[in-house]
Amino acid sequence: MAAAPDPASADPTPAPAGGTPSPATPEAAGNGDAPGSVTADGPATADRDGRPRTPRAARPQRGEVLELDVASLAHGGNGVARTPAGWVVFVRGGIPGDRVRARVSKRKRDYGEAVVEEIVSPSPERIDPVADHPGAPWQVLPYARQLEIKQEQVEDALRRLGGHADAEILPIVPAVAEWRYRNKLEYSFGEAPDGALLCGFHAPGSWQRIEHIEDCLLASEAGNAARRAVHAWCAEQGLSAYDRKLQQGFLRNLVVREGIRTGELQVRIVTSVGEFDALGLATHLSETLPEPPTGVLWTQMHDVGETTYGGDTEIVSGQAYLHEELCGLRLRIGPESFFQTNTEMAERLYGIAAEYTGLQGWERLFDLYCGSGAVGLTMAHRAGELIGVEIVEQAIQDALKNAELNDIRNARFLAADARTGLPDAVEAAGRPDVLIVDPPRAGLGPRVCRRVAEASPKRIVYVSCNPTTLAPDAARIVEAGYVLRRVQPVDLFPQTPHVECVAVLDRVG
Ligand SMILES: C[S@@+](CC[C@H](N)C(=O)[O-])C[C@H]1O[C@@H](n2cnc3c(N)ncnc32)[C@H](O)[C@@H]1O
Repeated sequence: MAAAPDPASADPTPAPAGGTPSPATPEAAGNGDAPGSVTADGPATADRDGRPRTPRAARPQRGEVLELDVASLAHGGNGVARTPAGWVVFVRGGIPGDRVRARVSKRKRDYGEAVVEEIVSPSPERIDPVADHPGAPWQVLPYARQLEIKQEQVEDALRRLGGHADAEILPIVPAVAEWRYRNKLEYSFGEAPDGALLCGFHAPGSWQRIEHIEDCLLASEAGNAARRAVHAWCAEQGLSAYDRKLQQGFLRNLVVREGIRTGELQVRIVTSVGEFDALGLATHLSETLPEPPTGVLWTQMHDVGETTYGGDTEIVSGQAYLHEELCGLRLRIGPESFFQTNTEMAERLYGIAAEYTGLQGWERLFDLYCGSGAVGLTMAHRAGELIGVEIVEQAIQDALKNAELNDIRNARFLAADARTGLPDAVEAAGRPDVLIVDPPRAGLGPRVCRRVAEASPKRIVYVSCNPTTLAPDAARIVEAGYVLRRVQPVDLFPQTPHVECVAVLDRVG
């Protein structure tokens, strides 16, 4: 199946965190392959590049319901359809072959977005969903088909968006578990029309409406039990949910995090600033859960934005840290530090990255965007020395502790922005022989690509959670004197459109 006609080059779909998806906004949708120059509504105008543009009158209004045939899937996971006038519509909830009625939620000059309200006739590929779960939008496709589409999208991004005609793209590594694979879930509190307290996820496309969940099939049984116990206690106490429109109310989010291999479980409740019997909650959890949580934390947020980062966090009971085991290491993870949310598949991903480094034991290895050190530390024994760079101070503290916990003595870590920290690290430690990058979804961007090429490592291993930013980043690095050899897609997030890749770039000469 072909990917979208002109999918977003800067795919802004949220990171697969906690199943609170926000709308995909394919900024670069364009009308690149819009059919015909004359539409049903009159002659098409053209943009500056001469591409046909749908006239204003033929662009449906926000709130209008359209009947659409979904033709393909865009990067980021939404269906792609066209109105009779050729206007591209990204359809949330549609898969190729569906005929749907969908309400327009966004109207731009070159494209629109719509949310499915009714499936008029289903795609022959569509299967029944096993869970009512907004964080698992691709569960309506068989898992084998999800893998095929991810493979096609990686190839489309690399070949078409990045122009990497010769790079070897290997078949995707499937996930070990198709459900209950997440070690971290972020839930949101809300209120039902009858005033009942809800704890679940944002309804698709809504920043305001929360859908309650009883069994989150991406979380473990223990994680579900923890969420249910917190919800029951908060409801019993008569605590209010935060109203995102009025910006008032108390309970905002619940973060449940687990060390899948250590059996540790952390509960962090995120609220507005106010009074709360947090110790009462911790006691309730200890008394009712089969295993008491390793830590109960309370974060009070001053800002109005929907985020679980920042604010003032206090330890209500137990410890602030969680431990997980990976690639033979025991790792400490702070409440705000990044850690891959699929432990089993993170081990596979890091194993592939380690193999691709080709380390022989003497090299200076840089780990850029190192988080709490997970990637680099799993390879430190194969390198002469390891230098990690990461912007979150707490993650660097974790990385230092993780080196100590695992008796790794050849590692150093620097808390800095990659853009400025890389030249500083080169000055302090010398040029890297091998450099790993593992940036967020936005990728490296032109400036960091330049810095990476200036550092001139013999080999770059790029761990990416977004092929549409990997592709242009790799093109920039190639332009600076490297060759993109190989890309290995890995599926860490079944039932979702997200795909990880490990890419290898070698310096020419
Ligand atoms: C995808 S995570 C990878 C973390 C780590 N490699 C791991 O696997 O656990 C990306 C990391 O980049 C960090 N980060 C984001 N922007 C950064 C920047 N401008 N400079 C350095 N680090 C940054 C984030 O805090 C996060 O820890």
